[in-house]
Amino acid sequence: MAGTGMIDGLKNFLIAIWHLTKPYFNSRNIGEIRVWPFGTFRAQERWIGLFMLTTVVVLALGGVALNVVLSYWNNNFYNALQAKDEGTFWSLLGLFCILATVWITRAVIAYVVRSYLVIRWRRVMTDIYLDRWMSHHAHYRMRFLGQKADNPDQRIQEDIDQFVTTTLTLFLGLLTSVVSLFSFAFILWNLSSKMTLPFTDITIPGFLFWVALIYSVAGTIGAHYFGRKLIHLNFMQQRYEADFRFGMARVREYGEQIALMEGDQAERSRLGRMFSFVVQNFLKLVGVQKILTAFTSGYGQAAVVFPFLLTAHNYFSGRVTFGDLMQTNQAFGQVQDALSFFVDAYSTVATYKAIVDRLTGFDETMQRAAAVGADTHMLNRHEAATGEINVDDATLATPTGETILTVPHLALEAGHDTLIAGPSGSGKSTLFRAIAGIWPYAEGTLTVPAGKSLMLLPQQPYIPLGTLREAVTYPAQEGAYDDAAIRDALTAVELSHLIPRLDEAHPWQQRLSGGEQQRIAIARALLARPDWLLLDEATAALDEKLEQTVYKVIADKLPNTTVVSIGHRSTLNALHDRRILMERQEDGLFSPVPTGRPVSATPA
Ligand SMILES: Nc1ncnc2c1ncn2[C@@H]1O[C@H](COP(=O)(O)OP(=O)(O)OP(=O)(O)O)[C@@H](O)[C@H]1O
Repeated sequence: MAGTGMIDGLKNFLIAIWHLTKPYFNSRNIGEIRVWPFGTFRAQERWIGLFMLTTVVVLALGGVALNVVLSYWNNNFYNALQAKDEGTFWSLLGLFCILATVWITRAVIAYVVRSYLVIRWRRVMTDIYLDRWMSHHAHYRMRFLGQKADNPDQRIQEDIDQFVTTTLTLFLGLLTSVVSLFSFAFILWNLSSKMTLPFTDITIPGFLFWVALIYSVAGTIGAHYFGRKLIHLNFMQQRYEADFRFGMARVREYGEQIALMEGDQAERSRLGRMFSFVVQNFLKLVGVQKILTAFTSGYGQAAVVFPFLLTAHNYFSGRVTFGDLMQTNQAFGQVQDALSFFVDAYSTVATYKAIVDRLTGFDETMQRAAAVGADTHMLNRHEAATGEINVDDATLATPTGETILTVPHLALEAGHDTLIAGPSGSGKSTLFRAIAGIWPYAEGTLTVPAGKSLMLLPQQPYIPLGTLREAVTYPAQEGAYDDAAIRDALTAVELSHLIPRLDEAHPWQQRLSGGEQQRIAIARALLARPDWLLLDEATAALDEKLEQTVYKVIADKLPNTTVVSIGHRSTLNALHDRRILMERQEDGLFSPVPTGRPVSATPA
């Protein structure tokens, strides 16, 4: 049973590796490659990748071949020493210089080709992951889908890099080990024919090979036994490190709020706690690694003397030459190296397994996140020729399934600016998210006017990294608006003092006041000219006078835009034609109820 489980586990692991590897070696993107001295070629990335991989494999196998040649060189060299044959000694040294030059050239070319392959592969994989993360709002929806995709930034930046590098290391290591094993096993087998078992006259065909085989298999089993806990511990180590980093990144981002709340000590102890998980897990890792290191280095040291134990008697009794003795020693080392590939690579394989698991988990979560949009959890969206946005028979819930509000019927009419008011927590923002098509825990129907655009501005606008110009025009591509339009929009929202700084790149989110950030968002709307503009307390940080100015600017500059606002201030009443109130119903749930024309309040 356990054996079947292990085989299944290995099979699933290999399938997971294949799924992660496939996209690069199937990539049809056109790429360029410069092959010195032949020039530059263009081809599909998959062919370039295969060409580079083949080159790296050939060079790795060339390394094994050179090792075999050196093994015979060893034999001759030590025989020449024993025979005090100076002529042969010098010519063998000359040959060594040639072999060494070939070795060095091979090593340098292999390094360069392999590094280029790594970065090309990583680039294609990163592109694919970034695309997936950014499509279907997967980056947003993933937050609803649990723990499997913690720290997506780390998956994309670090895990892909490690996956590519380690896949190559392990693949080439395994390949050269197998080839090396066969080559040197052959040599050991031949050398065995001249020898007897130590201190006896008994001959066993290929006994050196058999001993090397048993020795290495025992080593591999031992390494698995002592190191198997490393896989999980490495996985957890990466997670704790990433959580700790993320915790600090939040402090950096919310430094001001934390300082104002005097929350420094609270943050300090939270970060301390997060780091203590890093330390605790690290110590567990050390505990396991310590035993594994004791085992693998003891095993490696024993391998130094072991072949001499087998061959010394044959040498002293004159059955084999000094060269044979040394060649046996070297060949035994190579076979043992090759067979104990997993002994040496155990912790690498353990880390690799953790990387593959994380990337696979991330992949699955991204797919599920993308699928959320396609299934019935979203409002059932229809386009109609009417000028209204309608929500019918809808229920909006939290990710854990508790109903937030029900909407038997809600009509937002084009050309009539509407204010939605109601108690905090009654689901106003959630209703907006559902209308904007991003809330995945909804049932019911949403009807929107065909071909009309909608823009939603939240209370806390997102200001991207980069220049102020990028912040104002977000998310349009660079050059979408001319300078005059951008200047006009900024002037309209009373931010003309920022015009000279349009091309300065700063962390603007931290520099601009809350009200300035909200006005940047309004300027975006003025540029984008949506048919529907949903303002979710998007002017709450402005004083009432400025708020009125902003609403007037929207009315003047965007006469064809219908504004729907969420807000608590009574002064907003005068700025809208209609009002909808979130009211608690008999069943205890909130529902939006039209209350007709808002009662105008006198602006302060
Ligand atoms: N991601 C989420 N996970 C769990 N519950 C959520 C989530 N988002 C919203 N809720 C819950 O849904 C309810 C409605 O939230 P919503 O933000 O829509 O209220 P609101 O009327 O806009 O409140 P406010 O006026 O305070 O902004 C709240 O009880 C909130 O806790």
